[in-house]
Amino acid sequence: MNERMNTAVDASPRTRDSAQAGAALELADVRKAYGTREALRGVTLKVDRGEFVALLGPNGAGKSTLFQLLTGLFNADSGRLAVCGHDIRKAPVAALAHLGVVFQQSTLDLDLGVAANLKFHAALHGLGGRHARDRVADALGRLGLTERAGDPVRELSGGNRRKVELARALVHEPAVLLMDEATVGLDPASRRQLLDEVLALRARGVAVLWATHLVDEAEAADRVVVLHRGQILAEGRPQALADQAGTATLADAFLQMTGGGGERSD
Ligand SMILES: Nc1ncnc2c1ncn2[C@@H]1O[C@H](COP(=O)(O)OP(=O)(O)OP(=O)(O)O)[C@@H](O)[C@H]1O
Repeated sequence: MNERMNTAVDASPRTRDSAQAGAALELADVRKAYGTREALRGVTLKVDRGEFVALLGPNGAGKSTLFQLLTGLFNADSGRLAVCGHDIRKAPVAALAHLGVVFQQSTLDLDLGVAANLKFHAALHGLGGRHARDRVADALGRLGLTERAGDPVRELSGGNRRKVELARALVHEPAVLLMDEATVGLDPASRRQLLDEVLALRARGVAVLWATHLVDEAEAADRVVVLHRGQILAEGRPQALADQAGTATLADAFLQMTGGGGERSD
């Protein structure tokens, strides 16, 4: 039985301590099993400030499980997870304050306006009044959504809805952004646009962990971490991984490493 954690978030700037040294995101020997099925088998991983890391894995690799642990939804069976030096288990409020997340499935309220969705999120992070309004306006402006601020989310295209989710994830100015298969269902142009928006966050020092099973998205990363059946098989710059595997492309290296398949049948 998984022990539920306290995920209440008080992410006001008061709790911000970005002067913390060390990695923005750090996992050490993280393990998680569902019954006898081992979803994560000793994952160790670091993401630095301003670094974009692609977590590349086929179906069933353990990407979503990793994100569930990082967002405090479940506890790891063992190992350590920390955000800006804050242990997720021991200091969940401080850790989550530094985290922005875009989940695979949309979590927007379709009947609320675009800005209202963001304001609700800001309030959850302890932001209110003018400060919240400014942050919301800033986040929407950055993603070119100012004109749509008053529109119900339901009226937006799939691509713009994803942008709203990204804007929402950035409202409290997190140091770490988690993107869990965030481009699923988007057309190629919208996919590229979202990826470019997130790549641009590096210039602001945001650390990004971008989970995907799409090799072309991983090719844009500073570093690629290949996750397969709960273990990291390789990590490095996209071309370095291909060189290491003796293949022409990252796609070929990925196929060679994972055998083209993901899920175990056990
Ligand atoms: N709640 C659960 N109960 C039992 N097994 C689970 C549960 N969630 C995930 N698993 C199993 O854990 C392993 C890792 O799954 P996970 O969803 O984390 O992988 P993933 O990389 O996100 O895959 P996908 O890309 O298909 O979403 C798989 O074998 C999956 O079947």
